[in-house]
Amino acid sequence: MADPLLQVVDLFCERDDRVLFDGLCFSVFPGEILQVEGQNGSGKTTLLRILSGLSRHYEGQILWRGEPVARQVDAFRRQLLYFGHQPGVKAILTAEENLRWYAALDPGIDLQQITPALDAVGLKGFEDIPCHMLSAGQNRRVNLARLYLSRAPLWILDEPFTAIDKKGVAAKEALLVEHAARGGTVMLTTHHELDLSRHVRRINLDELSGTKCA
Ligand SMILES: Nc1ncnc2c1ncn2[C@@H]1O[C@H](COP(=O)(O)OP(=O)(O)OP(=O)(O)O)[C@@H](O)[C@H]1O
Repeated sequence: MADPLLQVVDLFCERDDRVLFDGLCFSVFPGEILQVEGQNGSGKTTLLRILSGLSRHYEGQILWRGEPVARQVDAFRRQLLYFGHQPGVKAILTAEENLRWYAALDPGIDLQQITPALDAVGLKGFEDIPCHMLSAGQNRRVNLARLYLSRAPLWILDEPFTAIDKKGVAAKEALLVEHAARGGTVMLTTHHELDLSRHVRRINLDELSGTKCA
């Protein structure tokens, strides 16, 4: 088996005097889609935010390609696409302007792919409309278009299918499977029943927490 891309070693997190997880250990490998499960409030979002470098409320180690993330923060961020709960788009900008803004942060992105990406998420004809005039699902689709542009190997996606209709979910599931087939890695949470179940490995925070690393 290939070396792990990401390793979580004895992770501990407490919020408001409540331990969310303790001794959390798992690894994620290239080509994997890993679904983080657990009941509401078990800490799925918290975990994904920690792994994305957005929260420091933890103890323990996170390794990226065998080295502590803390020692390679910038390099790690360049390898990561994070998709959080918020729509992640600027309301005043159009769909196309949002993607141009996103592309400006990553010189590896091909600007020629912006129009095809918007087409792929079903926003053909909506490219020039400010996002505050789009629906909730359309705003999520603008954000999801980043998946078609990103060259990052690690995608961390928190509830990526919220407010997306059935057809949109199917297209996005296919995209995740393609990313994994190319050797990319996906970590996601979702309360949706996934059609891509056979491609997914699951970890459950309620079960994993409290088990120390071997
Ligand atoms: N910024 C914060 N400050 C204090 N407590 C927080 C903060 N963010 C989350 N928590 C607490 O941490 C716990 C875990 O929240 P989290 O959002 O990670 O759960 P989750 O598993 O993603 O839940 P859900 O399935 O409902 O989305 C909750 O009890 C929440 O109240």
